[in-house]
Amino acid sequence: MITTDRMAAVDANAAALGVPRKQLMESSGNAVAREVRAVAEPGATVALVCGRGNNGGDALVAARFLKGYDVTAHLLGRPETIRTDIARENWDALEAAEITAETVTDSRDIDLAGPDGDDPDVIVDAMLGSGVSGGLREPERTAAEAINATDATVIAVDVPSGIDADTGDPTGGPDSVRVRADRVVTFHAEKPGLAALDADVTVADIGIPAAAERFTGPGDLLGLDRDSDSHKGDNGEVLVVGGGPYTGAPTLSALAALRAGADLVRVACPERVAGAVQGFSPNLIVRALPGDRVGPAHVDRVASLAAGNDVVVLGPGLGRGDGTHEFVREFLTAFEGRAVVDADALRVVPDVDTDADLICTPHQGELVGMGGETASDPDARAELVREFAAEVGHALLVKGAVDVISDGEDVRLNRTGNPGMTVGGTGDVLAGTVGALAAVTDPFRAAAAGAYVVGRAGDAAAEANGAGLVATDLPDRLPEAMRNE
Ligand SMILES: NC(=O)C1=CN([C@@H]2O[C@H](COP(=O)(O)OP(=O)(O)OC[C@H]3O[C@@H](n4cnc5c(N)ncnc54)[C@H](O)[C@@H]3O)[C@@H](O)[C@H]2O)[C@@H](O)CC1
Ligand SMILES: [K+]
Repeated sequence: MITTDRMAAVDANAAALGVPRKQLMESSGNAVAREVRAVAEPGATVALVCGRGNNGGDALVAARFLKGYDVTAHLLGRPETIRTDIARENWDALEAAEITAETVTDSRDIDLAGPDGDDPDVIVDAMLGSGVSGGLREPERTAAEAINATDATVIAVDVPSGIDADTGDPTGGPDSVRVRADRVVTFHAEKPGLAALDADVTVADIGIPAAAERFTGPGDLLGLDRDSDSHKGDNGEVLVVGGGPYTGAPTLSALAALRAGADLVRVACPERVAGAVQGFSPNLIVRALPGDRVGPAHVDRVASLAAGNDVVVLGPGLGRGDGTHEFVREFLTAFEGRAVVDADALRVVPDVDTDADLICTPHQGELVGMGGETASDPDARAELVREFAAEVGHALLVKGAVDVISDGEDVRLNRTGNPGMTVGGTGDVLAGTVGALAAVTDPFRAAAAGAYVVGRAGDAAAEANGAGLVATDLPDRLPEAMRNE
């Protein structure tokens, strides 16, 4: 099963792997033609009803694969208004090949009957697919009624026009007009909304590589951009809790959270290091905790600070010690929000009974310290991480040459990054980045996207600085790394 959003992500990842959408459209059109051949013999009349998006483009490709059939393509709109280059190129190819094609600009002119006035044997509904929003407008609406009024076998491309692929509901409300298809050819994977329809569904493999789903890619960044009309706070407020023996770690996490898009980042750290943290950047809001280590005495204060933030990043530079572990245990026991847990705080997680939504970011040694297992084969490691995430009930991002991300169900691998990133502090950058992303999306996506962009920032830093890469190079490179291209 794949949702519309995830399909768009996988499509973008496929393009980044060298399989662009036009190539997928060719496979989709071929699959539609195969479906036509499955229901009608050569010589049958086939009407392709094409919208001006890529759903229509799929049918324009299908026309070329239907030699021997009496094919007419009906384009709903003028060719100049076709919305994508790849669909337009396929329209041009159809015209150049002299395949019968008509354009319909006025819904009153829709006429699907063949020259003899009979209904076509097959109608391919390629008006709208995953790009539909709201109820069908004209001329699609009248065309849908015309399609439903025939006794042709109706094959829908990807999803019947006017149906939401995620829910199966008509896009314009319960009684709104939509195509009633006999069959659906859907691409790559089954869609959640199709099962409830009264239609035979075929899933066509259109050549999207498995790696486009398995590995993170630019598609994993879709939907994470800031809304253009957002207000301060809408893009996330993050509290970093750390520092004590170390000042750099919480600072790196906080700077990364800011660069990854959080609006406000606060750092709760022992007063001994508060001045040093603040000294790094006037963009940080520092909340000093009495003493030189974070300990059980600070639980209430940190809990009340945490309540005003979307995400807590717990661990950077906390150090280890009985008091620290006790603090983490007590804090997490009462906490019900979302937190990224890193470094010395990790070890406590498996023993804590908490309602919090955690993203744990161990490297492999820390994973073992938590009670998890690791393996050298990436696939075996991925499965072990998935099982351990299910066992602890939290999302895991296990760092390595290939990072493994799992929420106990889904697994994603991340290949960005380079050996130069084994320097100290890159993990703190990752924790802060994931913290910022977890304020705007779910833990699994935040972890996957975070691993991807920090690795990309590291790759850019390595290109500029070679073996001299240091963790402070990374935060400033995050905005560029977060562009989804
Ligand atoms: N990986 C993928 O996602 C692939 C997608 N492909 C095809 O591409 C389709 C999605 O293409 P698009 O994103 O271009 O979207 P559509 O072709 O579904 O819709 C395109 C346009 O229709 C218009 N529209 C939206 N709602 C409308 C309404 N209610 N009434 C009238 N017009 C409306 C909008 O202007 C929108 O831009 C898929 O369904 C599938 O058929 C395939 O070509 C190959 C791979
Ligand atoms: K369709």
